Amino acid sequence: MPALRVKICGTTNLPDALLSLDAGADAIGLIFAPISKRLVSVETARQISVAVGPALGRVGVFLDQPLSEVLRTAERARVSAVQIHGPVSSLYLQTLERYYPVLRVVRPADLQQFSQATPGHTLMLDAPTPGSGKALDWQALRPVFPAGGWLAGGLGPENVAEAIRALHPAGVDAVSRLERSPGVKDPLRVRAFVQAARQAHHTLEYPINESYPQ
Ligand SMILES: O=C(O)c1ccccc1NCC(=O)[C@H](O)[C@H](O)COP(=O)(O)O
Repeated sequence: MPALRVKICGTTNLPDALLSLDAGADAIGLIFAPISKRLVSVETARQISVAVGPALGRVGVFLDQPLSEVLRTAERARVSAVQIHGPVSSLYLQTLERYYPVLRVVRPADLQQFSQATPGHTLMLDAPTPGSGKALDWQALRPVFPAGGWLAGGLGPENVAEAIRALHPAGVDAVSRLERSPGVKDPLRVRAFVQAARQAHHTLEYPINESYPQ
């Protein structure tokens, strides 16, 4: 069975990065979108990246930002992948994919434009407003959820198992429901989230449908 990837988004400081690592997460999200309440500076992100080293993936998160800014920030912050929100051109994505693995965020309403993830380009389904803690309708998504896709949107320790059982995502991502306040993690909830996700994944029987990648 393919391993489940667990990403803890909105990390703004080193202790929280180390918490995610210790909790068993695969990756953290470092948000560089200026509108975010979890904005991290490039310098802090770089210090986190260097400190955690290869043990933890660092995903640079961007929203409606020019390609040149994404590439420059990603390089300076030493991220290992990038996550792209908002409408971007194919050329933008193709260029980015030459440098970094890309998590391409899509909203349910836009899903019909994207059939499935491609190598170096993984789809992540999220609520229309990122970081809002709003859950998606997992049952409605069952027939259209992309093979190999990741899931975000209102996930937390209480509901991640149900979401995994409904959609068999390849990865899960969360922020709002794992915080004490924006940008500050709640250690118990981070640990409970990773544990609940891993447990639910272990009890799944694959394949959910014929389209899951082998
Ligand atoms: O979380 C933010 O503040 C944010 C702002 C701008 C762009 C992206 C942002 N978050 C990206 C994430 O990966 C979140 O984890 C994802 O949207 C799920 O958030 P939540 O529903 O709060 O768990």
